[in-house]
Amino acid sequence: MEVSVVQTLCEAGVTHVPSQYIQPPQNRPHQPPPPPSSESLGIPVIDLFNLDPQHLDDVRTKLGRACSEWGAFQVTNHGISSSLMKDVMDVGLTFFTECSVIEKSKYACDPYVAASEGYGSRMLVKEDSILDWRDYFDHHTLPFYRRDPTRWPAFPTNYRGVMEEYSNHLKELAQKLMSMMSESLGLESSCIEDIVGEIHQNIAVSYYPPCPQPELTLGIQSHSDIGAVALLMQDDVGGLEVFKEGRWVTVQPLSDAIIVFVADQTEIISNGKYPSVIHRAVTNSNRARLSVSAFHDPSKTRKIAPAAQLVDKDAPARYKEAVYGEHVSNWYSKGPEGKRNVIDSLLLNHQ
Ligand SMILES: O=C(O)CCC(=O)C(=O)O
Ligand SMILES: [Fe+2]
Repeated sequence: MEVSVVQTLCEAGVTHVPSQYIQPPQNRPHQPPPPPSSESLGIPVIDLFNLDPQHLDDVRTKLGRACSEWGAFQVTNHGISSSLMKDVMDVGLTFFTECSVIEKSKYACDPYVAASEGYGSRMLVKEDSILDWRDYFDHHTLPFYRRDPTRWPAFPTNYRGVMEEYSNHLKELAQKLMSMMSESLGLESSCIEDIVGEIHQNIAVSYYPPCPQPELTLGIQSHSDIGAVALLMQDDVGGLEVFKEGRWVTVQPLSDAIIVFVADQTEIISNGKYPSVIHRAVTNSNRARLSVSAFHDPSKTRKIAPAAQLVDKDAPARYKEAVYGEHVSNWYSKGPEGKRNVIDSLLLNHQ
């Protein structure tokens, strides 16, 4: 079976994008880009100094400020080796560019099941949703009982090993970031992770083929990530944007950096102090782009609520407790629509 993917359109040489990919005017990217502002400097870049204890106080302060002001930042000297990062990008690119669509389709995910594992293009289960100009491979990587590398690409031959190694290292980085986020909120270092419970990690390799009409499309529509913390690396093409104070700000590619996104469950746990960041990717007509996102999430049965230590009569809970799996299924059936559909439905109306 050949699945319906963007790469097929691209290889067929379409000069006009099919109507399902055309965004409504209010969602289209800016052409030309917005005028420069202080924000165009981009999201904060935080040197983690390989978590050297000497720098920890300073790092924690910067991280707390980045979480509350942006919900996103890039980290350098994070402990993931540049050779491993390069290997992950290389195996991902090799799979997308050197295997035929028919070969890749052997790994097709189920387009009607939310976040199913494998190769695909349609993110939302909803039939009438506007499609992203993106193909992807979603891997279920952690806990170990979810991980079955035989379901991942067999070519290139080091694909599975590289992805497993990356998964293990990124979980450790996500845990360190969660503990620093907890501390920067004045909580015990284990607080966020204790509420999240056993980390469920998915890794998505996204491939954005060149698009003949980038002014009409999005590589990935505006959304916030729904789990706890997402870690992303992108190649040097650029296209990722975060939404801040009414405008879209480009996340400049920075070699060897990892982008950290505060996701919805951290917004809830922090009782709104660390809002999840709305982001999207724009397309371009010249170069294909590759990114690798690693999502660190609670299990579907986990109940998530604001940390008790952040709630009192002066600062009442701003979100209802909710089972994470319901959040996930609402997201995939209703669509992200900014954040309104899902996370805003959990908001409690305090003055
Ligand atoms: O490709 C990107 O830069 C963004 C990907 C993303 O936001 C996601 O996978 O959730
Ligand atoms: Fe995302």
